[in-house]
Amino acid sequence: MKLAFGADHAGFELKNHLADFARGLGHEVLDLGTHSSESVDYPDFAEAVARAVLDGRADLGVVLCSNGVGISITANKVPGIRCALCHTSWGAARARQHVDANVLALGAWEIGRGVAEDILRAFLANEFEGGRHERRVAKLRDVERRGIAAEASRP
Ligand SMILES: O=C(CO)[C@H](O)[C@H](O)COP(=O)(O)O
Repeated sequence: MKLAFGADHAGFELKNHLADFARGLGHEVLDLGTHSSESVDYPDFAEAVARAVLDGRADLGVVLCSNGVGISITANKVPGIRCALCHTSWGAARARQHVDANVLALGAWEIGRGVAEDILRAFLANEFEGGRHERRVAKLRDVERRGIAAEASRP
């Protein structure tokens, strides 16, 4: 698979580690930064990864900040993105199986490298199950569409 990675300064080191880990699993990596530990703003990297997923440069995205919260919230502001902030491999598997999550978010200062690898492996190894989850993801998309429409009609 083609994977887009993005992180702020807090997620920089774990992002690099996971990018290498993903390459080792045979995936192609698009590293959208950040490329140093200098302080940066997580929304810039969340949006870059989201755009890469939506325009097909990547199949899935991985984003990291200190707790994964800011970068996951930002990614989820981009219509079409379903970003899952995961702390366990079980949660990551469910995020793919049930929610068809297309971006994984991790809290780089909350989990160690081993747990992060397990979470990423589970995220990549699982697929959307469809069935009853199709209906729910369709409703999720409806909520998104109504939000865009409401925003557009705001004076
Ligand atoms: O986790 C984050 C947002 O959810 C960011 O990594 C965090 O806010 C960055 O903070 P600082 O500029 O103090 O390093």
